[in-house]
Amino acid sequence: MDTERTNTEGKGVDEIVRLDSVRKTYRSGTSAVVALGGVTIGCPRGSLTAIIGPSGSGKSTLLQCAAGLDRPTSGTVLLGGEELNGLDEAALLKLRRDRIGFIFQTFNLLPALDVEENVTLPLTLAGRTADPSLLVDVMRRVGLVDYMRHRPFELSAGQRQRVAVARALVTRREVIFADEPTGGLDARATDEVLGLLQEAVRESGQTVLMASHDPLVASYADRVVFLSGGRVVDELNLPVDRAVIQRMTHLGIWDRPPGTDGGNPS
Ligand SMILES: Nc1ncnc2c1ncn2[C@@H]1O[C@H](COP(=O)(O)OP(=O)(O)OP(=O)(O)O)[C@@H](O)[C@H]1O
Repeated sequence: MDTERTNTEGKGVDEIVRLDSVRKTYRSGTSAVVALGGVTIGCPRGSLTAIIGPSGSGKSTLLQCAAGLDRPTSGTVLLGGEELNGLDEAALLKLRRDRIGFIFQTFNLLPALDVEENVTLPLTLAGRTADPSLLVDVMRRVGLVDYMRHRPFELSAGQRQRVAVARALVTRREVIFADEPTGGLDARATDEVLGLLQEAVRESGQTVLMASHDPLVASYADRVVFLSGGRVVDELNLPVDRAVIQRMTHLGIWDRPPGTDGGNPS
C-alpha cells in the first residue's frame, strides 16, 4: 500500500519515496563524517525531483539510502509505503530488482554484452524476457533501434547513457534513481537524456529522483531540493535554470571552498 502523507507541498500527496530524518555517518579512521545530517523529503509518484548540491554535500549518499543500497545510521526510508529499515538483504535485493532502476554517471554497462543484452540484463537476471514490442518502442525512443547488436565501446558517451536510460524504461521500474546521469555529456546528449527521463515521468508515470551539481539539469525537474553539508537547505518547484542559479548563489552553495562542503560546480 502506498503512503499518504503531508509534506511541504501540500496534504495527502501520494509519495512513492519518503525519507524522514535520515542521518548517515561514515567512520573514517578515528573520526566520523556526517554525510547526511537529518534529511526529510518526499517524492510524489510520477514526479521528477532533482537533488542539487556541491560535491560532498551528500547527494549520492541520499540516493543510496533512498534506493536501499546503503542503510541510514538513523531515520526512516519508505519506498511505496514499505519501510526499508525492517527489510533483510534478500528482501532489499528483491525490492531493488522489482521496483527500482538505476542510472549512474559511469553507465554501468557490461562491455561483453551488446546493447540489447545490456538493456534487458535486469530482466534476464530475474529470469524474465522483455516484451518485444516494448523493447523496440523503447529503443526507438532512445534513438538506438539500429544499434541493438553494437557493443558499448562502439558507442559515444551520450549513446551509452541512452542505453542505461533504455534499461530503466524497458523494465518499467516504478522509481528511477539517477546519479549525475549527464556528467561528462555534451549539451545535446544532456538534453536527450533528460528529455527521456521527463518522458518516463509524463508518459509512463515513473518517478525519477536524480542528483546533480548542474543547475541546467535541475531545470528539467518538477522540483529541486537543494542539499548543502548533508542537509536540505531549500526547495524550488517548477524551476528554470536562472532561478536555480540565483537560489544556489543566494544560499552560498557555490561559495564554499573545495574540501569543506563542495566547490565550484563548473
Ligand atoms: N564510504 C564512505 N566512507 C567515508 N566517507 C564517505 C563515504 N561515502 C561518502 N563519504 C563522505 O560523505 C560525504 C558525502 O558524500 P557524497 O558522495 O554523498 O556527496 P556527493 O554530493 O554525492 O558528492 P559528489 O558530487 O562529489 O559525488 C562526503 O564528505 C564524502 O567524503
